Amino acid sequence: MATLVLLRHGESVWNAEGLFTGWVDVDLSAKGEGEATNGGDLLLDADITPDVVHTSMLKRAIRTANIALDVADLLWIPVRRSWRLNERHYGALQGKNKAQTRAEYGEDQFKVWRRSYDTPPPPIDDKDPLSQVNDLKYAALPSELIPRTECLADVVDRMLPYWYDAIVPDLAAGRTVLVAAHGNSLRALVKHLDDISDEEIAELNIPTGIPLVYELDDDFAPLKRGGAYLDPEAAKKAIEAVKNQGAGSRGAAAKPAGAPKSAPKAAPPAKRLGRKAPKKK
Ligand SMILES: O=C(O)[C@@H](CO)OP(=O)(O)O
Repeated sequence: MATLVLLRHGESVWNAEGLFTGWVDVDLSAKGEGEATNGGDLLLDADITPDVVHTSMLKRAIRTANIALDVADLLWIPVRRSWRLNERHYGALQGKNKAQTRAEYGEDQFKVWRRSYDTPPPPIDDKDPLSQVNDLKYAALPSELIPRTECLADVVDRMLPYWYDAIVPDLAAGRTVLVAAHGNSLRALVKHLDDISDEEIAELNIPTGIPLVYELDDDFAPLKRGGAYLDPEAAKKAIEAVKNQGAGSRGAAAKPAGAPKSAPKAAPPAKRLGRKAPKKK
């Protein structure tokens, strides 16, 4: 038996502003830092002691893990990070307001881009300031591996090698594993663990900052489908809030769904959102 703890990062600044985020490296909001602290408290209260932590390359997940582990006095445990745990790349939607996108393209298109299993949003241009092709974090990755857009099926494909090659060996060694990642990369992992169909996964949402604990059998399959949130009541409410993102007042006047050729341009970020890789000589 092995214990796996999944933790979605606390609320980010762009979650708070209702923007599609994807691979854009935005920080936690003050509320998100509080959620991460609460996540650490929940681990302590449940007497769960991770032996190792795996995070994405994005600071909202890294900082959530650090804050939660600090609360649990476990900052010292080994850490591994991988781009394979990153949030789904949201393509040309990165930086767009969710409610505005829903109003502009209609509920159906919005849902397809946000939650369909195999339809990615339009790709982001490499020259777009919100593209990650020149981000120092991914300088060691061949350019063709850096996504320009992704659907959830793409995330499953790039996440699973990390699950099998890095996380499962830790579980097999008897370690309690904490994975600090993102709404959609964790949806991809939960889809795999719980064997959820391509249709059903559209309805599954993961709340920020509430640890989700899976006890796994010797084949790394869950003893209980869906695992257990450490604060089930709070999780229920927060799941509903994630589901309803983009349904604000600005989303009310939806145009009929069409097949737009490209998504609207993003406003350039106010703050630097990723150190650039030096130009190759
Ligand atoms: O914007 C994003 O990157 C994700 C997670 O915050 O949003 P959504 O829940 O709409 O997939």
